Amino acid sequence: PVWPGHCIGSPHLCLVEFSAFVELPAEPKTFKQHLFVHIGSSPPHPADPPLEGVDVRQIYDKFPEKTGGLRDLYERGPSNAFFLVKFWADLSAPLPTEPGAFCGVSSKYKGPEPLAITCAHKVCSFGNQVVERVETELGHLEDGRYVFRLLRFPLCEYLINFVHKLQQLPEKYMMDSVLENFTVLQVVRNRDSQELLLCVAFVFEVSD
Ligand SMILES: CCCCCCc1cccc(Nc2cccc(F)c2C(=O)O)c1
Repeated sequence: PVWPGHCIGSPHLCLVEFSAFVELPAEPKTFKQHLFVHIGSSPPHPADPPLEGVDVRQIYDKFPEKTGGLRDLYERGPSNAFFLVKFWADLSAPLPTEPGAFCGVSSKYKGPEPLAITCAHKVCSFGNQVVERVETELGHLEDGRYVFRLLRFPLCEYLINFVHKLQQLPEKYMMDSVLENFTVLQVVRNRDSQELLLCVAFVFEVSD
Protein backbone atom coordinates (compact mmCIF):
# COMPACT_ATOMS: atom_id res chain seq x y z
CA PRO A 1 0.00 0.00 0.00
CA VAL A 2 1.21 3.48 -0.79
CA TRP A 3 -0.18 6.42 1.11
CA PRO A 4 0.03 9.80 -0.69
CA GLY A 5 2.60 12.00 0.97
CA HIS A 6 4.48 9.04 2.39
CA CYS A 7 6.31 7.57 -0.53
CA ILE A 8 9.49 8.92 -2.04
CA GLY A 9 8.22 8.97 -5.55
CA SER A 10 6.33 10.44 -8.46
CA PRO A 11 3.27 8.78 -10.05
CA HIS A 12 5.74 7.04 -12.38
CA LEU A 13 8.18 5.60 -9.86
CA CYS A 14 8.69 5.19 -6.13
CA LEU A 15 11.89 4.46 -4.22
CA VAL A 16 10.77 1.69 -1.87
CA GLU A 17 14.09 0.61 -0.41
CA PHE A 18 17.61 1.88 -0.24
CA SER A 19 20.60 0.67 1.76
CA ALA A 20 24.36 0.94 1.88
CA PHE A 21 25.92 -1.83 3.91
CA VAL A 22 29.01 -3.81 4.82
CA GLU A 23 28.93 -7.61 5.10
CA LEU A 24 31.47 -9.58 7.06
CA PRO A 25 31.96 -13.34 7.11
CA ALA A 26 30.69 -14.82 10.38
CA GLU A 27 30.81 -18.39 11.67
CA PRO A 28 29.81 -20.84 10.42
CA LYS A 29 29.85 -19.92 6.73
CA THR A 30 27.36 -17.06 7.18
CA PHE A 31 27.56 -13.30 6.73
CA LYS A 32 26.66 -10.52 9.14
CA GLN A 33 25.31 -7.40 7.47
CA HIS A 34 25.67 -3.91 8.98
CA LEU A 35 23.66 -1.08 7.47
CA PHE A 36 25.44 2.26 7.08
CA VAL A 37 22.19 3.87 5.86
CA HIS A 38 18.81 2.46 4.96
CA ILE A 39 15.23 3.42 4.21
CA GLY A 40 12.22 1.27 3.53
CA SER A 41 13.29 -1.68 5.66
CA SER A 42 9.96 -1.56 7.47
CA PRO A 43 6.59 -1.53 5.63
CA PRO A 44 4.78 1.85 5.39
CA HIS A 45 2.23 2.45 8.12
CA PRO A 46 -0.67 4.96 8.08
CA ALA A 47 0.63 6.36 11.37
CA ASP A 48 3.94 7.27 9.73
CA PRO A 49 4.42 11.04 9.78
CA PRO A 50 3.85 12.47 6.28
CA LEU A 51 6.81 13.79 4.32
CA GLU A 52 7.28 17.52 4.80
CA GLY A 53 7.97 20.10 2.10
CA VAL A 54 11.37 21.80 1.96
CA ASP A 55 12.62 24.63 -0.22
CA VAL A 56 15.05 23.14 -2.74
CA ARG A 57 16.98 26.45 -2.75
CA GLN A 58 18.27 25.54 0.71
CA ILE A 59 20.36 22.72 -0.74
CA TYR A 60 21.44 24.11 -4.13
CA ASP A 61 24.94 24.82 -2.81
CA LYS A 62 25.42 21.21 -1.69
CA PHE A 63 25.16 19.96 -5.26
CA PRO A 64 26.67 20.93 -8.62
CA GLU A 65 25.44 24.41 -9.55
CA LYS A 66 26.70 24.60 -13.13
CA THR A 67 24.74 23.51 -16.21
CA GLY A 68 22.85 20.32 -15.49
CA GLY A 69 23.11 20.92 -11.76
CA LEU A 70 20.30 20.56 -9.26
CA ARG A 71 18.79 23.97 -10.08
CA ASP A 72 18.63 23.16 -13.82
CA LEU A 73 17.13 19.75 -13.01
CA TYR A 74 14.52 21.27 -10.70
CA GLU A 75 13.58 24.06 -13.11
CA ARG A 76 13.03 21.45 -15.82
CA GLY A 77 10.90 19.43 -13.35
CA PRO A 78 8.56 17.76 -12.75
CA SER A 79 8.71 19.14 -9.23
CA ASN A 80 6.83 16.12 -7.80
CA ALA A 81 9.83 13.96 -8.68
CA PHE A 82 12.18 15.78 -6.28
CA PHE A 83 12.91 14.54 -2.76
CA LEU A 84 15.39 15.21 0.01
CA VAL A 85 16.39 12.29 2.24
CA LYS A 86 18.40 12.90 5.38
CA PHE A 87 20.23 9.77 6.51
CA TRP A 88 21.47 9.23 10.04
CA ALA A 89 24.37 6.96 9.18
CA ASP A 90 25.37 4.15 11.52
CA LEU A 91 29.15 4.24 11.30
CA SER A 92 29.55 1.84 14.22
CA ALA A 93 29.61 -0.85 11.52
CA PRO A 94 32.91 -2.72 11.05
CA LEU A 95 35.64 -1.13 8.94
CA PRO A 96 34.83 -1.53 5.25
CA THR A 97 38.50 -2.39 4.72
CA GLU A 98 38.42 -5.45 6.99
CA PRO A 99 39.53 -8.61 5.16
CA GLY A 100 36.55 -10.40 3.65
CA ALA A 101 34.28 -7.35 4.00
CA PHE A 102 31.89 -6.65 1.13
CA CYS A 103 30.42 -3.14 0.91
CA GLY A 104 27.36 -2.71 -1.26
CA VAL A 105 24.53 -0.41 -2.26
CA SER A 106 21.01 -1.62 -3.03
CA SER A 107 18.02 0.30 -4.39
CA LYS A 108 14.50 -0.95 -5.14
CA TYR A 109 11.88 0.99 -7.08
CA LYS A 110 8.26 0.27 -7.99
CA GLY A 111 6.09 1.78 -10.72
CA PRO A 112 3.03 1.17 -12.86
CA GLU A 113 4.82 1.14 -16.21
CA PRO A 114 7.00 -1.51 -17.92
CA LEU A 115 10.01 0.67 -18.61
CA ALA A 116 13.76 0.58 -18.41
CA ILE A 117 15.31 3.06 -16.01
CA THR A 118 18.76 4.55 -15.66
CA CYS A 119 19.82 5.30 -12.10
CA ALA A 120 22.67 7.76 -11.74
CA HIS A 121 24.35 8.36 -8.37
CA LYS A 122 26.65 11.35 -8.03
CA VAL A 123 28.78 11.81 -4.92
CA CYS A 124 29.37 15.51 -4.25
CA SER A 125 32.03 16.95 -2.00
CA PHE A 126 31.65 20.66 -1.19
CA GLY A 127 29.04 20.73 -3.95
CA ASN A 128 31.41 19.40 -6.59
CA GLN A 129 30.83 16.02 -8.21
CA VAL A 130 33.64 13.63 -7.34
CA VAL A 131 32.34 10.29 -8.57
CA GLU A 132 29.34 9.13 -10.56
CA ARG A 133 27.89 5.74 -11.36
CA VAL A 134 25.02 4.99 -13.74
CA GLU A 135 23.15 1.68 -13.83
CA THR A 136 20.34 0.53 -16.11
CA GLU A 137 17.55 -1.78 -14.96
CA LEU A 138 14.43 -3.28 -16.56
CA GLY A 139 11.19 -3.56 -14.57
CA HIS A 140 9.77 -6.96 -13.71
CA LEU A 141 6.01 -7.42 -13.28
CA GLU A 142 5.14 -8.49 -9.73
CA ASP A 143 1.60 -8.32 -8.32
CA GLY A 144 0.47 -5.91 -11.01
CA ARG A 145 3.35 -3.43 -10.54
CA TYR A 146 6.79 -3.24 -12.07
CA VAL A 147 9.68 -3.73 -9.66
CA PHE A 148 13.19 -2.45 -10.39
CA ARG A 149 15.94 -4.02 -8.29
CA LEU A 150 19.49 -2.67 -8.30
CA LEU A 151 20.97 -4.95 -5.70
CA ARG A 152 24.39 -5.27 -4.10
CA PHE A 153 26.41 -2.98 -6.34
CA PRO A 154 29.88 -2.79 -4.81
CA LEU A 155 30.58 0.47 -3.00
CA CYS A 156 33.17 2.39 -5.03
CA GLU A 157 36.74 2.81 -3.76
CA TYR A 158 36.19 6.50 -3.13
CA LEU A 159 33.34 5.75 -0.74
CA ILE A 160 35.08 2.83 0.96
CA ASN A 161 38.01 5.14 1.72
CA PHE A 162 35.66 7.96 2.69
CA VAL A 163 33.74 5.79 5.19
CA HIS A 164 36.99 4.32 6.49
CA LYS A 165 38.47 7.78 7.19
CA LEU A 166 35.18 8.95 8.71
CA GLN A 167 35.11 6.02 11.13
CA GLN A 168 38.57 6.90 12.37
CA LEU A 169 37.54 10.38 13.55
CA PRO A 170 37.46 10.40 17.37
CA GLU A 171 34.36 12.54 17.84
CA LYS A 172 30.83 12.42 16.37
CA TYR A 173 30.82 16.21 15.87
CA MET A 174 33.90 15.83 13.65
CA MET A 175 32.14 13.20 11.53
CA ASP A 176 29.08 15.44 11.27
CA SER A 177 31.14 18.39 10.13
CA VAL A 178 32.77 16.27 7.41
CA LEU A 179 29.32 14.99 6.41
CA GLU A 180 28.00 18.55 6.08
CA ASN A 181 29.97 18.71 2.85
CA PHE A 182 29.14 15.21 1.62
CA THR A 183 26.00 14.61 -0.43
CA VAL A 184 24.75 12.16 -3.00
CA LEU A 185 22.32 12.97 -5.81
CA GLN A 186 20.28 10.10 -7.21
CA VAL A 187 18.77 10.83 -10.64
CA VAL A 188 16.44 8.20 -12.14
CA ARG A 189 15.29 8.54 -15.75
CA ASN A 190 13.27 6.61 -18.29
CA ARG A 191 16.08 5.07 -20.36
CA ASP A 192 14.29 5.53 -23.68
CA SER A 193 12.57 8.90 -23.25
CA GLN A 194 15.18 10.34 -20.80
CA GLU A 195 12.17 11.67 -18.83
CA LEU A 196 13.10 12.46 -15.20
CA LEU A 197 11.26 9.97 -12.97
CA LEU A 198 12.88 10.62 -9.60
CA CYS A 199 15.56 12.91 -8.20
CA VAL A 200 16.58 12.24 -4.60
CA ALA A 201 19.09 14.40 -2.77
CA PHE A 202 20.80 12.49 0.05
CA VAL A 203 22.35 14.35 2.98
CA PHE A 204 23.97 12.69 5.99
CA GLU A 205 24.62 12.95 9.71
CA VAL A 206 25.97 10.33 12.08
CA SER A 207 23.36 8.59 14.23
CA ASP A 208 23.87 8.77 18.00
C1 LIG B 1 28.27 8.10 5.48
C2 LIG B 1 27.87 6.82 4.80
C3 LIG B 1 27.71 7.02 3.32
C4 LIG B 1 27.30 5.72 2.62
C5 LIG B 1 27.20 5.95 1.12
C6 LIG B 1 25.77 5.89 0.69
C7 LIG B 1 25.58 5.92 -0.79
C8 LIG B 1 24.40 6.49 -1.24
C9 LIG B 1 24.14 6.52 -2.59
C10 LIG B 1 25.04 6.01 -3.52
C11 LIG B 1 26.22 5.45 -3.07
N1 LIG B 1 27.15 4.92 -3.96
C12 LIG B 1 27.71 5.57 -5.04
C13 LIG B 1 27.37 6.88 -5.35
C14 LIG B 1 27.97 7.48 -6.48
C15 LIG B 1 28.87 6.81 -7.25
C16 LIG B 1 29.22 5.52 -6.93
F1 LIG B 1 30.13 4.89 -7.69
C17 LIG B 1 28.65 4.90 -5.83
C18 LIG B 1 29.04 3.52 -5.49
O1 LIG B 1 28.71 3.07 -4.39
O2 LIG B 1 29.69 2.84 -6.31
C19 LIG B 1 26.49 5.41 -1.70
